Amino acid sequence: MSDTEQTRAVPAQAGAPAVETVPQREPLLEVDHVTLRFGGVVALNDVDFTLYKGEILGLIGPNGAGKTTCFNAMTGIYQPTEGQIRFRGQKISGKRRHQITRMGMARTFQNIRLFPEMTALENVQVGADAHHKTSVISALFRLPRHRREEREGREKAERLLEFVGIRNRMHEFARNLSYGEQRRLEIARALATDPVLLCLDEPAAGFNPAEKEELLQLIRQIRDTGVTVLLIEHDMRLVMGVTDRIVVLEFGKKIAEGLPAEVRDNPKVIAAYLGVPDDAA
Ligand SMILES: Nc1ncnc2c1ncn2[C@@H]1O[C@H](COP(=O)(O)OP(=O)(O)OP(=O)(O)O)[C@@H](O)[C@H]1O
Repeated sequence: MSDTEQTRAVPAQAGAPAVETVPQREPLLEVDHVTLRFGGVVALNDVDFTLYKGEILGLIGPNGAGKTTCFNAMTGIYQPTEGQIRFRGQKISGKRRHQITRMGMARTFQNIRLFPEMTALENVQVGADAHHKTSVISALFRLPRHRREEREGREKAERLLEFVGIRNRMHEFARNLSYGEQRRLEIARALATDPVLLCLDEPAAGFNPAEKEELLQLIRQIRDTGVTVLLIEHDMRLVMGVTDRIVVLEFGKKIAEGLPAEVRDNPKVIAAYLGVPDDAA
């Protein structure tokens, strides 16, 4: 039995086991009372929630709610003014970005950041390179270990391009890919670092409904491979179909957290999205 499960005694019935296994949620990322100020602007105000292993968590909210700031704090770009963030039980604060990547967190960006003059395959190989162990000497002299890692890196990159559905475009320069293909490539590159947590910042921005549906399928497939997913999105309808739980921010504060259906029916959330004052909701 894994450490994410525990047993509890249940009344014995004919033919039924005497104990039942109850899944225990294992915290992966803990946002612990985080406040983040930019001068006079309070971008995050005492935000507190936990992301559990294996789930797809949606972080939503209207424009300027603090989603990206929260994301940047989680990925080590911003330091909280107060509170702290723990990933796999360790504080994020003070860690460099590559250390956080090695701890198992990967992200994509709201504005696509690829190497435009590199092929799709090369873009993904760059991500996989983060895990290579060979030294500079070994790489310079193309020693066997380096060659093996290079071959494995390429095979892995091809598998990931296949997984996100653009293997047939692997030799194209990133700049020649369509917008949707570039978004998929970003995801493949993030997956190349073997993350346990994948953070997606508005991955469906600019997508038409059919592309959005395909993306949701891909996100589900990613979770099914064992990767936990954090999805930032400001289109509430989009996240309803794919997330297990949702955290809602408005003006830097958490205004709701729960199952998609609970969040959807929450008057505070409805008011935030419709722009209705709280007391009128
Ligand atoms: N670097 C910064 N300096 C000053 N203020 C900032 C900075 N980054 C964000 N803010 C402010 O913090 C608040 C939250 O912004 P943030 O970008 O996190 O919101 P968001 O929910 O991601 O919005 P959007 O959906 O429009 O991307 C806003 O008032 C924004 O103007």
